[in-house]
Formats: sequence, C-alpha cells, structure tokens
Amino acid sequence: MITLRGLTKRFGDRAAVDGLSLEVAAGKVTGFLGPNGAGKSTTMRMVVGLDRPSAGEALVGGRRYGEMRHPLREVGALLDAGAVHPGRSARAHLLAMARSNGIARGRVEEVLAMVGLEAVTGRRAGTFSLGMRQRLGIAGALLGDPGVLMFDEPVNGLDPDGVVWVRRLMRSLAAQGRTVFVSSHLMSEMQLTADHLAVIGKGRLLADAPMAEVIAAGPGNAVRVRSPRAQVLAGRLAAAGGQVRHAGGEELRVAGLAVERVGLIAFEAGVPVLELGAVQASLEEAYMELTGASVEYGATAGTGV
Ligand SMILES: Nc1ncnc2c1ncn2[C@@H]1O[C@H](COP(=O)(O)OP(=O)(O)OP(=O)(O)O)[C@@H](O)[C@H]1O
Repeated sequence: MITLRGLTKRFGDRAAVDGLSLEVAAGKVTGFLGPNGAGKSTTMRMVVGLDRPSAGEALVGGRRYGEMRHPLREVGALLDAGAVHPGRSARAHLLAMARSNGIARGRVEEVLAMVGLEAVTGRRAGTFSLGMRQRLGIAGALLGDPGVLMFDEPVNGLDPDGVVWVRRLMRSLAAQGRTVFVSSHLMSEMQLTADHLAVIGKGRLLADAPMAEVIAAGPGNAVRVRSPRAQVLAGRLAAAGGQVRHAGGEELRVAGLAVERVGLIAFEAGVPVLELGAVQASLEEAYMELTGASVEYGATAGTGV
C-alpha cells in the first residue's frame, strides 16, 4: 500500500503537489490521472525519495523510502525510461541495480525474459528504441519482486502489441495482490486497465474512486446528432424532455432521450439530420468534465462535448 499524507512539493513559490492525501490499495490497479503539469511525476518521485516533500509524507507499507534497507525489494518504479547509462548493456544495468539491493544475479535473466528482452541482454542501452527502453525500465521495476509498483506512462512509445502486454502485466501484478499505481494520458487504455482512479489537477486531489463510479459521475450515455438546423432541433428536443448541449458547430449532445426518439423528433420537425448515433459513457468524457477547470495548457473554447 502507498500512503500519501498532506504531501506537498513547492518549486519556488509554486506548489506542484498541494496537500495530497491518498491511499493506494493492494490487489488493484490504480490509475493516476491528471492534465500535463498536474503533479503526477513529482508525486511518484517523492514516493521513491527522488524529490523531498516540502511538507507531508509519502509512505510505502507504512515506511519512508529512505528508511528501507533494500528499497527495490519493496517498491519498484518506472519513472523515466531514459535514465539508463547509454553505454551499459541491459544486463549490466540490471546487475548493478541487483547488487546494490542484495538481489540474486539469476533474477536479472528472469526479468529480462519477462519483458521480452532476452535476445538483446548484451546490447548497449543507448542503441535501444523508446519501446525497448520502456521494457528495460519495467524490468528494473520488477527486479526486486516488490509488493508495490509504480509506472509513470508505461505505454509511451510502445506498439499496439506492447500496449496489450503492459495491460496484461499490470492486471496480473494486481491479481497477485500487489499495489499497482500507474499514470497515463491514454484514457481508453486506462479504462481497460485500472480498477480504481486517483485524479489530480494542479497538485490537488479531484477524485479518488472506483473506475465505475468515476464514469457514472460523468456525462453518461448520450445521443450525438448533427444538423444544419441544430438550433431548431435543440428547441424541439428540449421540449420533449431532453437535456441538450451544443457541442460546437452543427452538433448537439442529448441526454435523457433514446436515439430512435431523437430521430423521430427531427423527422417530425422537418429538420435534416446529417449524423445520428449513441455515445457510450466513457472515462474520457468523465475525465474531461472532472479536469476541465484544472487544465493548465490547452485550448479553452469550442471543444466541449
Ligand atoms: N525540478 C523542477 N523544478 C521546477 N519545477 C518543476 C520541477 N519538476 C516539476 N516541476 C513543475 O511541477 C509541476 C508538476 O510537474 P509534474 O511533472 O509532476 O506533472 P505531471 O502531472 O507528471 O505532468 P505530465 O503529465 O506532463 O508528465 C509542473 O508545473 C512542472 O513544471
């Protein structure tokens, strides 16, 4: 389990992480979401002692990282796949990590095989593709067979096979009872991978709930309809009890009416329909609504759903 208590990190007069309290439970994949600059990486770095908190604390299994004799056996992390000496082979890199944490040499070959790098163990890490470096980083996280694992954007640079592999790996680590804490910007992938979500914005907690609850709290199922006479159609749909939102241009999002009903109302009103379809409730839409006010860099108008 990972416990964050009032965790705060200031850089100058700016709080990158701002009084964050959270428990990341064992036996689940917990997705860690938030816009760019929300403080996800900084939070993870504090858990493994790479950044020192300005206030509060981050504990793994009730202890601080600095108090652990063999930290890699308790918490493994993929934080920056580029942080490998380019002149070292994959094997040499992992052997050095193993030695400093009292981990048997044989475990190095084991984790290299687990991540699919067994054919390139002697090759210098500097020649690796981004996907291979991600795999090497994951091997490093798994090296000490820890009960707690953190992955910062693990599918970055991976091809579709690699993405599915990471998803299965996360699920199986959680099924073994481990704590799996993973950040990602890919909402559809996260929806398939995580059981639970912690969402932050500007360093503060916005949501800490099971995936199903986060999605249910979002805009939910809706009907998407596009018409050159969207204004007229919106009036008719509202009169029939629909909650109508203008989604930019000719498009409307309608909640509370079935797709067939929307089609019939348009027909009765003599309004042309260019597109009509159901929109499934998704993490992406729920996330957009949750974080809308916390996005630091981004377009502001005309993107609404
Ligand atoms: N060493 C540093 N010095 C100064 N500011 C920093 C430092 N590290 C991070 N920050 C700032 O802290 C804030 C949080 O950054 P962080 O990388 O933790 O966000 P993130 O949620 O991981 O973002 P992304 O999704 O883009 O990776 C940002 O505004 C960033 O510029």
